[in-house]
Parts: sequence; C-alpha cells; structure tokens
Amino acid sequence: MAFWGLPTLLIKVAIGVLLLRFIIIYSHRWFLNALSHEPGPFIAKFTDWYGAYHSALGQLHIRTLEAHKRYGSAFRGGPNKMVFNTVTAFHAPGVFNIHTAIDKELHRFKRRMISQGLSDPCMREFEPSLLEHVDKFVRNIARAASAQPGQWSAPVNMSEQCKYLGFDIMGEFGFGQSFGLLDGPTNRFLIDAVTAASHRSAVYGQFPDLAKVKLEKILYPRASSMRMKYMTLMTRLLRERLEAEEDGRAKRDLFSFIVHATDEETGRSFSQAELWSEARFLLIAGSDTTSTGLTALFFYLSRYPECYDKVAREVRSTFRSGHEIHCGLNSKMPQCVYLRACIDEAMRMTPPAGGVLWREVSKGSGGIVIDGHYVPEGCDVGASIYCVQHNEEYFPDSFSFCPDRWIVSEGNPKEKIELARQAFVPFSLGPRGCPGKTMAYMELSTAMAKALWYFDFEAADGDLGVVGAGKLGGPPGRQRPNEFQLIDHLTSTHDGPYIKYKLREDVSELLR
Ligand code: HEM
Repeated sequence: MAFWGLPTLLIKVAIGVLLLRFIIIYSHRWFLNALSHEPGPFIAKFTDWYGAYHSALGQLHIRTLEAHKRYGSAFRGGPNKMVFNTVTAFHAPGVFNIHTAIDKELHRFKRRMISQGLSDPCMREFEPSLLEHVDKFVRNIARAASAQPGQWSAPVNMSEQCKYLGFDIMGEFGFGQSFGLLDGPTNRFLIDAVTAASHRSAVYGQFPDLAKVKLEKILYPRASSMRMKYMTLMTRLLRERLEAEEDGRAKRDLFSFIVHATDEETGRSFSQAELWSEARFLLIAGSDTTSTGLTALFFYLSRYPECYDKVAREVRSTFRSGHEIHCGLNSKMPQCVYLRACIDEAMRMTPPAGGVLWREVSKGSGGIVIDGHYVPEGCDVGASIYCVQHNEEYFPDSFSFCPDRWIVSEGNPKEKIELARQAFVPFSLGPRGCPGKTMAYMELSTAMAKALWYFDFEAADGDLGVVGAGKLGGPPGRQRPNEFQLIDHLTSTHDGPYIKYKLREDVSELLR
C-alpha cells in the first residue's frame, strides 16, 4: 500500500465507525429501547428533533394535539420521552422538572426565597405600583378613544398594549422601576429580546444537545446585538435601583421584599447577584405569560357578545368608580365571579405556556406507571397544557369559549367543575408550578375590569378585525376563527386582536 493511501484509509475507517455507531444507537432506539413499543411519530423514535423542529416553528402545541388524535392519550415524543394528555401526568409522583433534577436543592432554596417575595402580603404591598401601570394602560386606550368622542376609536392592537403593560409591571417588580414601554418606544426592543431568549430556550428545552452546537448563531443572527442592548439597560436599572436603596427612595419591589429575608431551612439569604439574576428570570416568566393571558381575554370577549354583555354588567354593577377597582383590602373583586370565570376560560382555551413541559422520572425511583404506561427512570414525561385543556373528556366542546363551565348551575354540578379544575393547569403544578399566580390574577382582573368600566369595546371592522384569529382554510390546527392563535415557544408571541373602543365614563382624571 502506498504511503499516501493511508489518510484515505483512515477517513474510510472513521466514516465506517461513525456509521456503525449510528446504526447501533438508532437500532437500539427503534427496537430495544424501553419505549420502543409505544406509538408515536416515526422521527421521534430516533431523535429529539421532532419537538425541537415544531418548537422552532411555534406550533408544538398544535402538532402535539394532532399526535394525540392519531396515537391516543400517550405517545412517544422522543427516544426517551413520553407525552400524555391526562390529568394523571400532571399529578404523577416521582417526576421532577429537568432543571430541578440538575440541582434540586438549589432549586428548592431559590423557590422558597422567591415565594416569599411573591407571597400574598407582598403582593398587597406591591399592588399600588401595579395599579399605576394598569391606569397608564387604560390611559393609552383612552387617548385613542377620546380622539372621537361618542364614536368608535381607531383600532388598537391589544397584543402590543398588553405586552407593554406586562413588561412595565415586571420592570417595576423586579428592578424597582418601569421599563416605560407604555410611555414610548425607547425600550420596546425588550419584547424582541425576551421573545428571542424564550424561543431559544424552547428549542433547546426539547433538544438540549442542540445548545452544544450553538445553533442560535444561525437561528438568531441579531441575538448578540440585542443582548448587548438588553444588558446595558439591565446594568443601568441595577445601578439606579441600588442608588435608590442607599438614599431611601426605593419603592416596594422584589428587592425590598426579600433583600433581608433568610431561608428558614438553610438560614441562607440571596446574594445580590442571585437576586438580580432572579429578577431577570422573572421578567421572562412573568411578563410574556400574563400579557398573553390578557390579550386572549380581549380576543374572546370581543368574539362572544353574550359573554361580553354578562361580564360588563357584572363589573359595572359591582364597582361605583374606576378607583374602586383593585384587589387589595376590602376589594369587591371577589364578587366578580363571572369575570374570574372569563379569565380562567381564556387561559384554558389559550394557555400562555401551552407547549410540552418535561419532567424527568427521578433516578433511583425504579420508574413510574402513568395511565398503564411504564416509563423507566431517567426518561422524560411531558404534557402539553394546551392538549390537556382541550381534552374533550374534561372539557366537552373544548374549542368553545364558555365561562359558564366554571360556574355551578343545575346542569353543571360542583363535582363536574372539580374534575375540570384538576385538568385546568395553565400555571402547571408541583414543585416547578408557577409561584406568580396571585400577581397574574391581580393584573388580569384589574386591567379587564377597568377596561370594561371606562369603555365599551368590540372587534375592529374589516381585515384588522380578524388579525390573531384562526382562518378557515388555514394550516391544520389554525382553522378556527374563534380561537386566538399563538406562536408557541415556551411563552408565546401573537398579533391582534385589534379592538375599537368607545368611552363610557369620564376619563379626564386619567388623562391628566
Ligand atoms: C398568566 C400568567 C402566568 C402563567 C400562565 C404562568 C405559567 C407558568 C408555568 C406553566 C410555569 C411552569 C414552567 C415549567 O414547568 O417549566 C411557570 C413557572 C414560573 N412562573 Fe409563571 N406564569 C404566569 C405568571 C407569572 C408571574 C406574574 C410571575 C412572577 C411575578 C411568574 C413567575 C414564575 C416563576 C418564578 C416560575 C418558575 C418556578 C420554578 O421553577 O419553581 N409567573 N409559570
């Protein structure tokens, strides 16, 4: 053999070894893996690409629902992954979120600390700041509506306005000052920055190995410049917050609630760096989700006039003024039972985080059985909130917006509602379930009650009126005109609904 032939031979051997490795791994995944006998999309037998691909396109919730229709209530969603759409999957013991599985103790500590800042008493103290932003949100709508008194306003894109509100509230809560998105465009780049971050996390959450090949350089070419802008803003906010703390100007925010708190179990406190890193995480966790919930609520109330009339009547007969609308001490909000039912129904129809959330079956547990399917330890178990909340067994006629399904009546006994409640999981459940629920309901109920108090509203006319809705003849799963459409990547992006407003109460005080 000539010496120069050696490299060619080595390349051939390397390719041969690689091929053999692939053949062994993929044959094992296909025929010998503990989940081999489970039905599911063909590609998911071999690779996690299935979830990553649909997540990248923002359609994982829709494709998962289709897969359940085809394969049943449990299917194989990856080589070591099972997806369920039943209540049992959410209540299964011995499964942990993949993040918590990495360091459960650290997660438990952080969780206990953050929960102190998100406790009901802290939320009551924070509410005045939250309401200032809700009033600004109403003021922006009032500006549009008062341009033509007595007439319908120009259409307002509620996705934009609700995002501004959600981000400003989380800025105030996490960093002690609003980002000013409701005031003007300077910091509105934050919305794209957070969307890109959550899109990236969604894809990598489905296929963690992709993170190693730094795919974001292709998927998000603008990511690094956006990150620079984002970090510059965060650094400035941090500095200003610390200055405010030093000269006693600081408002009630996350920092003030937990800066001196200690963890009862470990006696440890948050370092400043930890606190800021949590504040940055909360920005993603709390802004996009709540604004999606509020936008969806505007969508459904503008499509279902009987529900709109009922909730408007309830709000307008419960409160005597716009100022009375709050969730604090002596609040009348608990009397607004139908409003709460509308909020829950909007989050059932269109859960803000609807994709598949994975939990790992903990090592040493010996595996678990869910709905008769054995899942070995180390495998992931997932459920899509969107699919569970559209499971007809729990929610008949699941694509109809029907707030009455949450209210006891002759045809809707308490037991039926209790069953539905178990399958109502927009905030997920368990050790990784959402600790920001109280704040989310506070924001959703005050913003919608104030909008109904000050204005009448309807879907815009013409082409703008259908933005955000499903389209007859559209892609599979996006054909229902009365369903608000989300591009789902962990949290969600959306456009519309465009809504027109008419003033019904004096807003001069708000406009001053
Ligand atoms: C409608 C509004 C909201 C919805 C639908 C929602 C939904 C969720 C869901 C589904 C999870 C679990 C994610 C997983 O299992 O991986 C979660 C976690 C979380 N949410 Fe929310 N959320 C909302 C609002 C908020 C708000 C306002 C805050 C904070 C102020 C917040 C803070 C968090 C945090 C810190 C976690 C992580 C919990 C942990 O890892 O232990 N969320 N949320």
